[in-house]
Amino acid sequence: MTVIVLSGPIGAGKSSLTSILSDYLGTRPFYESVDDNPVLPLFYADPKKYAFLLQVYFLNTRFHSIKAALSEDNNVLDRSIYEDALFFQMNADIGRATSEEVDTYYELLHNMMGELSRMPKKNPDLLVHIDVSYDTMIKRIKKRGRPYEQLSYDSTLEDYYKRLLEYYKPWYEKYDYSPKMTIDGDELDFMASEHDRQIVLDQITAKLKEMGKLPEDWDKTTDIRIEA
Ligand SMILES: Nc1ncnc2c1ncn2[C@@H]1O[C@H](COP(=O)(O)OP(=O)(O)OP(=O)(O)O)[C@@H](O)[C@H]1O
Ligand SMILES: Nc1nc(=O)c2ncn([C@H]3C[C@H](O)[C@@H](CO)O3)c2[nH]1
Repeated sequence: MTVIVLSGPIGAGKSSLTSILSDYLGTRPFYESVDDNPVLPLFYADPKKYAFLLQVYFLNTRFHSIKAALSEDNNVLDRSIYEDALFFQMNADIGRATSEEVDTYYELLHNMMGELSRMPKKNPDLLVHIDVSYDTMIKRIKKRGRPYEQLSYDSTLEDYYKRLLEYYKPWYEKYDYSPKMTIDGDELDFMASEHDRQIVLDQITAKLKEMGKLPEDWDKTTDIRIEA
């Protein structure tokens, strides 16, 4: 039984890989709240006003998801609570939160992490990080087409996305809640290429086997077809 959390910048392919991986392993996916998120469009329209509210919204949904995932112990999560502070800290660093909001946020996060540390299963089993360059990130954001994420929507988005990428390297190096691994999201087109999809799945299952989370002879031969 495994809990896998995915991480990576906007448009890296986390939702897509969550779907592929949960199908492959026969586990339950948890998706980030995007289309049903009432605060996200408000945030992109006025980031300074809504950064704190959006973060509390995401933190709350991520807390629910990780608690359920750790209880069920058979899940894949598309972005998790472990990545939450990366976003908020970055927004705070560019002046989108007051010091009171920052203090309140970290107290809330600390309380929530304390709750998790008292659960029978305290941590995920594996973090799968999808690494992408700025160019790939922008290509995917365009392909997906959410209006408020497009560079043409707001001239400051280019700087926001570049800055976000810079925060991921130290975040990944510091992450120590579970074993971790990186997928090369620039090279491996796991949406369009079946060959690349199998490489990604092989990399993840090899890691799970190495950790003793899958039997050595585990072999899934099901044909997986994912809508791009
Ligand atoms: N490896 C890939 N190769 C080609 N296209 C991809 C790949 N991964 C994702 N895509 C496409 O890029 C877009 C973004 O993917 P997805 O929604 O999975 O990203 P995400 O990491 O979940 O984004 P977000 O952080 O915004 O939630 C989608 O249109 C998807 O089909
Ligand atoms: N400010 C902020 N904090 C978060 O924790 C966070 N998580 C995701 N997002 C934004 C990125 C994509 O546009 C969209 C989908 O990932 O939502 C966030 N924005």
